[in-house]
Amino acid sequence: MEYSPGDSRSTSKRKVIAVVGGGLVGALNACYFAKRGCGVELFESREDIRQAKIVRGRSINLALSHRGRQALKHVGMEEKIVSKGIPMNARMIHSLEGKRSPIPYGKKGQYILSVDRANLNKELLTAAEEYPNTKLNFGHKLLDWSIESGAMTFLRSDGTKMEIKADLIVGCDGAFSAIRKQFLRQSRFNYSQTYIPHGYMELTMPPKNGDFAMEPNFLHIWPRNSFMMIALPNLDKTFTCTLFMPFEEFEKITTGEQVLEFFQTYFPDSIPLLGEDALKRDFFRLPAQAMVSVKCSPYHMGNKCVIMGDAAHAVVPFYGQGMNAGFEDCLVFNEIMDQLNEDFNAVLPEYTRIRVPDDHAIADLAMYNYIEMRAHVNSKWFIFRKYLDNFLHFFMPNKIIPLYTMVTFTRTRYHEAVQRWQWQNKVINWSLFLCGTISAVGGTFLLIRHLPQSPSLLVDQLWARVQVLKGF
Ligand SMILES: Cc1cc2nc3c(=O)[nH]c(=O)nc-3n(C[C@H](O)[C@H](O)[C@H](O)COP(=O)(O)OP(=O)(O)OC[C@H]3O[C@@H](n4cnc5c(N)ncnc54)[C@H](O)[C@@H]3O)c2cc1C
Ligand SMILES: NC(=O)C1=CN([C@@H]2O[C@H](COP(=O)(O)OP(=O)(O)OC[C@H]3O[C@@H](n4cnc5c(N)ncnc54)[C@H](OP(=O)(O)O)[C@@H]3O)[C@@H](O)[C@H]2O)C=CC1
Ligand SMILES: Nc1ccccc1C(=O)C[C@H](N)C(=O)O
Repeated sequence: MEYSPGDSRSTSKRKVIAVVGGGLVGALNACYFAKRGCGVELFESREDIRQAKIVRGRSINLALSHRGRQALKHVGMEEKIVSKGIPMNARMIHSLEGKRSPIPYGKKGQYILSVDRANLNKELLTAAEEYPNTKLNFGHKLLDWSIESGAMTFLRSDGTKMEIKADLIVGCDGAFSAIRKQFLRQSRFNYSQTYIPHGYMELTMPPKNGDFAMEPNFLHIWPRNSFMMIALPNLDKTFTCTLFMPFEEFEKITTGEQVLEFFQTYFPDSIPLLGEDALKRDFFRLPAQAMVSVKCSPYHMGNKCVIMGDAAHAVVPFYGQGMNAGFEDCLVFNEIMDQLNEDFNAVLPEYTRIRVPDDHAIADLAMYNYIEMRAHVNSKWFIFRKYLDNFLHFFMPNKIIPLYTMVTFTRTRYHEAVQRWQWQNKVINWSLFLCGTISAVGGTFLLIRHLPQSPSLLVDQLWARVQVLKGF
């Protein structure tokens, strides 16, 4: 089967777009292309998750923030998704002693949203399907495609193969993208992939007396320096707890008793909330999952193919930005399509030029945020700097903007946010250094001015003052 001008989804004017992958980014992209009137064919290797009893896949819930929301807004999906999200206003830090202290994400009214991954994916697929010019093909796994001809070969769930051509192939087939494999054969394609030595495991915290077991409007963190556990709330009043830890530490835990011992040592306050029996059982339900960071460039091949979402930039999950960046990819591509009159010869290279530095920046920031979440939040200096940054932002909202605010609550380009953060840090650290130096010099000067001639006199004077104070 081949779609070409004359086919029901392709007229001489209408371009046919093949979106490969019906995950979060593929489904949203289908809406974007359909909205501009293109004929859209979406191919997803799995069966339709809207009919599936069990939905497999990574992470039960996700943090949705400004970039993702803006991208959803453009296709009229923001309100629908936000209404089913749970606002998280702050990090809630759980100390080893069980003390809980919040660290706000931004100003009052600024929050990230915990949303259900499966529901989001289903809603986006339904939204895409509502466009008459879109067709969703489930159970179609891309095996191969040809850069020369643009022909794609799919394996269908009934075991048959089929070949398809389109005006543009949009690879949204995730971190292990089959579309990207062809890019690797091209000269001057840069690619790097890093598996971090840490894995993750999800555990469910059930409701307590019919309500959330902990404060719902927070992203809970148990930071233990070299590893951490986090928890995000769900609409059914459960929390999804995720333990991030080096694989070698996971491997040391082999029995239920060891699980309890580990939790008693590091997360004692979570045991009554997770339940001892459930903990001993669920810890071994699935092995710890790997996390990979993929950077590549360019994101396009000629005027035929472009990759977006995790296929172009899988990032480690610690900034809660992977999906948000993938959604912003769709928005940025759409903006460039408008600017360059849908001319793929111009749009694709421009998309690569604009987007690569930003996606590479968020990949690095995501690595950094793991250290911030598991270790820095334990440091008094970090907390002081957080409050100082927020204070300065309050008085100089356009001059000093905290990094987290730029990344999470604005559409400042990721790479510009990093540059600005580095500049702000220099200014703030130098100002603190100068203030410290001036106070030290001033203090010494005052001391010298009031200093008696000999050190023994100073001791006498101090002693006299102590006696006066004692009298009180
Ligand atoms: C633990 C964890 C927590 C996370 N938390 C957050 C968060 O809080 N906020 C956030 O913004 N991001 C988060 N992310 C990142 C987010 O999950 C990804 O960035 C997002 O899923 C990327 O969407 P995607 O559509 O590009 O890829 P995917 O969601 O992986 O979808 C790819 C789709 O392509 C299909 N496919 C694959 N191969 C083929 C093929 N050959 N043929 C046809 N179809 C194919 C797959 O079946 C899948 O449906 C998290 C990630 C992890 C691992
Ligand atoms: N940024 C990150 O850290 C990400 C991590 N992952 C990790 O990847 C794993 C699978 O992800 P998920 O989509 O949820 O589930 P699946 O196992 O269902 O994988 C989906 C697709 O990715 C392919 N795939 C899975 N693992 C690998 C691998 N190691 N190498 C090459 N291809 C692979 C599968 O191909 P086939 O069907 O042919 O086996 C399948 O087409 C999880 O462990 C997850 O943690 C995934 C994406 C992002
Ligand atoms: N969704 C996540 C999944 C895994 C790890 C972190 C997150 C976060 O969202 C972290 C949040 N942005 C934070 O900085 O506190």
